[in-house]
Amino acid sequence: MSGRQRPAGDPTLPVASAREARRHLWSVLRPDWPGALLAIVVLVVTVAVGLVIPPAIGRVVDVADGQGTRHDLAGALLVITVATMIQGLTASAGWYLVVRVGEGALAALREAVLGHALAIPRASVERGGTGDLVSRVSNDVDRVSQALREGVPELLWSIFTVALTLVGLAALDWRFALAGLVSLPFYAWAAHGYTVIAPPLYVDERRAEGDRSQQLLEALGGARTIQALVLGPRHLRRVEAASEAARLRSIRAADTTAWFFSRIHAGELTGTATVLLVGAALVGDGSVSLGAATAAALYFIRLYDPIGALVHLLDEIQSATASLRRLTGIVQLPLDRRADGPTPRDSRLVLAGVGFGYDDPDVLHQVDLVVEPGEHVALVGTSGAGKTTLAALVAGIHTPRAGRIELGGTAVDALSREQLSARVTLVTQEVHVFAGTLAQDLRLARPEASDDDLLAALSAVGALDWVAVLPDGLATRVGAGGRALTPLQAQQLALTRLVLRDPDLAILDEATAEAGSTGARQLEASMARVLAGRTALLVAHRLSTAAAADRVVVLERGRVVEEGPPDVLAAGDGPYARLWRAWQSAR
Ligand SMILES: Nc1ncnc2c1ncn2[C@@H]1O[C@H](COP(=O)(O)OP(=O)(O)OP(=O)(O)O)[C@@H](O)[C@H]1O
Repeated sequence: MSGRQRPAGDPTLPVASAREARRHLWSVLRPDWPGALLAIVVLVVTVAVGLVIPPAIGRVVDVADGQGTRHDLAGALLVITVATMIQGLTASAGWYLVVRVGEGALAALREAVLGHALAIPRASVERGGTGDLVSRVSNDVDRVSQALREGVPELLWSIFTVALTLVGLAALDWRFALAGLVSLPFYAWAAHGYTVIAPPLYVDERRAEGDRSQQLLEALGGARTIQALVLGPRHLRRVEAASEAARLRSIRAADTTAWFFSRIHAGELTGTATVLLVGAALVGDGSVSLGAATAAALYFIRLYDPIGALVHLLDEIQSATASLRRLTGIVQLPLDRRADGPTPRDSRLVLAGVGFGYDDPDVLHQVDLVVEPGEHVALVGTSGAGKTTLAALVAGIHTPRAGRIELGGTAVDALSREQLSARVTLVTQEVHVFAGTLAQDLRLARPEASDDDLLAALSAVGALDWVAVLPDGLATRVGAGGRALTPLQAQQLALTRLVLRDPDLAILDEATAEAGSTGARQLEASMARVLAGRTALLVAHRLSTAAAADRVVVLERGRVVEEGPPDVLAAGDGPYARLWRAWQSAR
């Protein structure tokens, strides 16, 4: 992709070029182009109708000046009244239409970005930084939303008003338009300030604010450690210093912005004075009437708001364009799922010559492994041997650097995300409980499940006992802001989701560390029930889990060093027997 900026070795996620960002914006606006066109037409009509008001006021002035009849006065007042009413109606209709088109585009943009953010290869996210991705889907989406909701309608209105009002001035007398243009250098000066001088100040200000938040978060997040080590006063000083730096940067940015305002005011003053002087001269030599000179002055005053808004919006539009480029960068990231393979025949899992590394060097080397349908295979090995990495590869989270992984004869990376998630479920050590009711959390796995299905699945993992005594049963709120669940309960929920999902292949990264030994035994029982009749790959941290499997595969520094039935291996003298004995004596 030509314009994408991503220097070699740069770990951040890509940023699209301004042209690609515009093309992407157009692609989300295009479906509703008739709506966009209608909105623009209505806005132009609104501005054009407003243009008849200053000349009508001018006619009133002429009548007062003795140059017109009562009839002229009544006509002028009628024009002012009708134009004001029409303008009120078209302005609200135009605003509504622009916002409707903008909201549609925004929804499409948000969907595209979020859909992509969830589907891009985890490796790209890890390389680019989760923080960067989170900042894009939150801050950048917010900034573009703000621009589409408020900035773009205001920008369009300002452009049309300035352009048509200049036409109106020229229609009165071309010299009025020329007089108005005298203010241009002041506006250009202000625009320069907003586009060139202000951005680095804002960046500086945001960085200082970020630093202040970081210091605050650290102080609050580490409150216990800070109290324990009596670090309070030192932390407080750090927060104060960061706060002071942020305050000074904010004042500097506000001061500078105030300066730009003064340039805009200078433009308004100079322009109005010149139009009035030219008006006086033209009235003096009889080229125009007093009413026309009044209309010219009113036209120019009407420009104050839109020109001020235009200069100010330059800043907002620039910032939104930068955000849009960052969002388009995400949408352009290639997805690793091709969905071009045949449907898997069964749940037979084959790994042949698999190699993988996060960075250099590889952490898995030449892994060969076959799991037959219905078989339970446990991966064991010391910490860092590569068990979790292997599980993530089979689940399609990472793509192997070498070798192939097949499910039922089809390469795993040739399955679409939907196909893969219907057939393979990974339960990791860190289980996330989604905020919402218990039923909503479980229905993420199977949206159409009835309450009875949910209860049956909970019963299958042995979780019905504690769910039955919850005050609101399945309607109990869990996750952030809801009822806190124990690690064992959270794991059981993940297993319940697995039962509801009903995959051919279950991959379980056993999380027994946090559950305590009673919890671990209960989890083992839950797992045994859930896995009956399924093909399973288990990352076994507790060797009792490995002992219950059909086969054990021992990994050491990313290589398979031994495999076989657990009882046979335990009776021998290989790596598994050594691990087994060490584990037995530690119990
Ligand atoms: N996201 C990552 N980025 C870089 N290196 C990683 C990442 N995750 C794991 N590694 C490295 O890959 C190697 C294998 O780690 P892995 O977590 O797969 O081992 P494990 O056998 O599952 O260990 P444990 O039993 O402690 O979970 C280790 O050297 C680890 O430091």
